[in-house]
Amino acid sequence: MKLAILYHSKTGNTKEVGEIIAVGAREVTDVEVKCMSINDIDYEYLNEAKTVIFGCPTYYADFSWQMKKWFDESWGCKLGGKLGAMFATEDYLGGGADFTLLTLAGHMLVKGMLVYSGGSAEGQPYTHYGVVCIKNGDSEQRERAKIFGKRIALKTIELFK
Ligand SMILES: Cc1cc2nc3c(=O)[nH]c(=O)nc-3n(C[C@H](O)[C@H](O)[C@H](O)COP(=O)(O)O)c2cc1C
Repeated sequence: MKLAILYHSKTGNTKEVGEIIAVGAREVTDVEVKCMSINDIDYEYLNEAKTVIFGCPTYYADFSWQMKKWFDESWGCKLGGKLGAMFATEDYLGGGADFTLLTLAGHMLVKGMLVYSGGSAEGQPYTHYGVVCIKNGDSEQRERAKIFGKRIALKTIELFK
């Protein structure tokens, strides 16, 4: 079962966090994972994926314009009915990453995705709207990102197998 991670990253933090999420997701048997920049997407893989996890940096307490542009232009991409989850990076605590996650969620809902974060339902560590890392994350944030990847992969199996 295919899981895609799609990120926008200019200076590498969000890419790195996406790759950590991928490590966690790959721990789940029967889940194949591809982590891709929005500038280099394997669209065949993306269309076949059951799950897409989106990630981007926080720009002025919102999601990056590059990610917005991708959503605005992604008409040919089949996102409806797929499971979706989000992650974001920011430079400092309170920099607006929660808003980045919620804006991402809004766009995913418009595309008809089933948006899931694990929230507090999966216990500790809590991932209320998704994963947030300050830059590329300290060890605790990176561990949370890995666990998040595994949880989303397990949910993929639960929903689609
Ligand atoms: C135009 C711009 C606006 C930014 N605005 C914020 C912000 O509002 N809050 C914040 O915490 N970080 C802000 N940042 C920092 C980035 O969110 C942060 O460095 C992020 O991890 C960069 O991701 P990347 O390395 O994947 O490109 C901004 C960076 C840029 C370039």
